[in-house]
Order: sequence, then C-alpha cells, then structure tokens
Amino acid sequence: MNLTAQDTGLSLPPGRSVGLLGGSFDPPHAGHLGISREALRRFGLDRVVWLVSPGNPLKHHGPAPLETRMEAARALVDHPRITVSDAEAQLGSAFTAETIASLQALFPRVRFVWLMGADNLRQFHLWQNWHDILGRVPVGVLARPGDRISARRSVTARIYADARLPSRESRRLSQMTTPAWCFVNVPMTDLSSSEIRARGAWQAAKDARGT
Ligand SMILES: Nc1ncnc2c1ncn2[C@@H]1O[C@H](COP(=O)(O)OP(=O)(O)OP(=O)(O)O)[C@@H](O)[C@H]1O
Ligand SMILES: O=C(O)c1ccc[n+]([C@@H]2O[C@H](COP(=O)([O-])O)[C@@H](O)[C@H]2O)c1
Repeated sequence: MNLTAQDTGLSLPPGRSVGLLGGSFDPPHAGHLGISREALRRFGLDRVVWLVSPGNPLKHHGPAPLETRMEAARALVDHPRITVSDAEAQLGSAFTAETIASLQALFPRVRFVWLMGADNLRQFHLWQNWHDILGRVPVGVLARPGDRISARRSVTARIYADARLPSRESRRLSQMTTPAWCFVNVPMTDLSSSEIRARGAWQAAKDARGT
C-alpha cells in the first residue's frame, strides 16, 4: 500500500473519535443517515465516515458502479460531520479487517469505531478475521427492525459477552480498550437498499441521470 493519508481525501484530526460505517450503499437511504446521526450522538463521535465498499464479500449481487453509489451518497448526506468516502476502493481491500488495519496505519492517532446495523452483528462471525476486527476497534451496533433480538443472541454477542458495554455507557465506547462493543436501541427506520432495489426506484434514479 503506497497510499498516503492525504491520498484518501479524508481529513481526520488526531485524537478524534471517528465512526466507520461500511456498506454497499446500493442505494444509500434515510436508514443510513438515521443511524449515522444516532451514532454521532449515542457513541459520542466527532465524525462518521461512510465507507462505500467496492462490494460486500458475502453478497453475490453485483452492485451499481462505485461512482454512482458515491454520487448518490454525497447527494443524500446533509450533515457536516458525516463524510462519504471511497477509501476502501483506493486501499484495494475487500475485507473490513484489512480496511481498518490500513486506516489505522494511515491515521495512527485517530480513535476509530466500527459501526453497523444489528443485521450485521448476526453474521459478524462469518466475516474474515472477525476476532482481529474486535481486537482493533470498538464496535457500535445500532438497532434495526427485525434484528434486535437475533443480534443480541448472535455468536459474536455470546462469545464477547464480557466485552459488552451497557448502552447507558455508550458514549464511552471510543475510549474503551478492545475488545468492546455496544448495542444501542435507536429510533428505527424500516428501509433497506434491497427493498428499494426491488421496488425499482434505484434503477429509475440511475436511468434519470443516464448512469
Ligand atoms: N434501516 C436501517 N437500520 C439500521 N441499520 C441499517 C439500516 N439500513 C442499513 N443499515 C446498516 O448500514 C450499513 C450499510 O448497509 P447497506 O449499505 O448494506 O444497506 P442495506 O439497506 O443493509 O442493504 P441491503 O438491503 O442490500 O442488505 C450496515 O451495517 C447495515 O446494517
Ligand atoms: O470483511 C468481511 O468479511 C465482510 C463481510 C461482510 C460485510 N463486510 C462489510 O460490512 C459492511 C456492510 O456490508 P453491506 O454490504 O451489508 O452494506 C461493508 O463495509 C462490507 O464490506 C465485511
């Protein structure tokens, strides 16, 4: 990796707490915005970065082109402390553990927190080097309709039960020694990219822009 911190386009001041919300964002929607705002507040973060992924290793559908998803994400984000980034594609990493390791090497004094919806906690133990992710960064999990209970009963939740930070202490998450994770109940939005794709709304938007 010959990339510098500047090449990533991310301006992340040392000492700050930065939440990383990785996703396909195919397309981005109000649910992503909602959990990002809640993560800023509930986990006491200075910034949330949307890491628009080249592709989720566990999903088999080919996502829309990265540039189309980046453009849609930028158009949707309306918050000064939420940033949209294609750093993962620049880093050339397909897996989250690798992405986090690279970002930590580029921004050694930033306190990163991995963010995800409850659906991802349910299958987190299938991710590559998932123990390594939990060893590297605290993980903030946000409620998602239909997944609150299964997430809390997940393999990860059971194996890392002792590393769970009670939700009333969620603002301490970024300061915690790893492994640490915290599940917060937040106002939920019943939106998903797959449902939007199924409705054909994303295709219609892409057609309208000619992409
Ligand atoms: N409505 C939502 N509530 C809570 N978390 C969400 C919501 N939508 C997305 N997320 C979380 O945001 C991150 C990125 O999600 P992603 O881009 O895959 O969107 P998605 O709606 O989950 O897509 P798909 O329907 O294709 O699975 C994931 O951690 C996911 O759990
Ligand atoms: O690293 C892995 O093995 C891995 C497996 C599944 C998902 N992820 C990451 O989880 C994030 C959410 O994925 P998605 O497609 O549900 O939006 C995104 O950043 C993916 O790269 C990562």
